[in-house]
Amino acid sequence: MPANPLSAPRPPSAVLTIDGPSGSGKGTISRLVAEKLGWHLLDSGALYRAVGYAASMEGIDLSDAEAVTRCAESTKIRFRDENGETRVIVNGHDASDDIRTETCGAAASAIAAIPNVRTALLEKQRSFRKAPGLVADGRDMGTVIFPDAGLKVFLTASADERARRRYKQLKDKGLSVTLHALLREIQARDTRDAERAVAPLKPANDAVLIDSTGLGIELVVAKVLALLPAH
Ligand SMILES: Nc1ncnc2c1ncn2[C@@H]1O[C@H](COP(=O)(O)OP(=O)(O)O)[C@@H](O)[C@H]1O
Ligand SMILES: Nc1ccn([C@H]2C[C@H](O)[C@@H](COP(=O)(O)OP(=O)(O)O)O2)c(=O)n1
Repeated sequence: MPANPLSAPRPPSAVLTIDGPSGSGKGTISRLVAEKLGWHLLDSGALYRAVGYAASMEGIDLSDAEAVTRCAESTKIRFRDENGETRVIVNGHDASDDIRTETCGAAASAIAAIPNVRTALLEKQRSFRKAPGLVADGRDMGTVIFPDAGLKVFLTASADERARRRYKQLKDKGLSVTLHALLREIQARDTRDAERAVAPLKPANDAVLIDSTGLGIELVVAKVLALLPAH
C-alpha cells in the first residue's frame, strides 16, 4: 500500500543563521535578506535585551543567576509589526527604544552568560522556525539553536568600524555618545560574549565568514543571497 503523504513527516523549514559581534550588521542584513526572501525573522538579541531590561526594571541584581533565571522564565516577550517596524513588547509594555541602549546591551550580555537563562529562551527561539523559512540573527544561532541550518553566516567587521557604525546609529537617534566610550563597550562585550562558558560567540565549523569592513550594506546582502542554496 502506498504511504499516505499526509502522514509523512514534513522536512523542517529552511533556516539561514547570521551570527556575529555587536555592530557587525547582523540585524540590518538579516532584516533585508528576510524581506527579499519573504522569510520570517528572529532577532534573538532582542530576547536577551528584553530579559536584561525586565530584570533591571524589577531591581534584580544581574549577577544573581537564580533571580535572573526566574525573570527570564516569567517575562512575556512579543514582537509586533507596526508601520514596517518590529516593536518589542515586554510584559505588555512597548520597550522597543529602551532595549536598544548600550546600557541594555551590556545588561543583555551579562545575563546571557547564565546557562539557565539561555535554556529558558531556547524553545521560544526555535518556535520561530516556520515555512517558508527563517533568518535568525544572534551569537549562537548556527552553533546551538539551529545547528542544522542550510546556510550559516558569521558576519564580522573591525572593532573600529563597528564602533563608528554604532556611533552614527545612536547619534542619528539623538543620543549623546562618544566614539571612544562605544569602542570600549564594544570590546568589553566582544570579550564577555566570546569567553563565556556556554554558547560563546564563535563561528560554527560550517559557517561562511563575511568581513563587512568597508563593504556597503547592499553588497553584504548580495553576498549572503548568493550563498543561499536553491530552496
Ligand atoms: N555593511 C555596512 N556598512 C555600513 N554600515 C552598516 C553596515 N551594516 C550595518 N551598518 C549599520 O551599522 C549599524 C549597526 O548595525 P546592526 O545591524 O544594528 O548591527 P548588529 O545587529 O550586528 O549589532 C546600523 O546603523 C547599520 O545601518
Ligand atoms: N543569540 C544571542 C543573541 C544575543 N546574545 C547576548 C549577547 C549580546 O551582547 C547581547 C545583545 O545582543 P544583540 O544582538 O541585540 O546586540 P548587538 O545588536 O549585536 O549589539 O545579547 C546572546 O548571548 N545570544
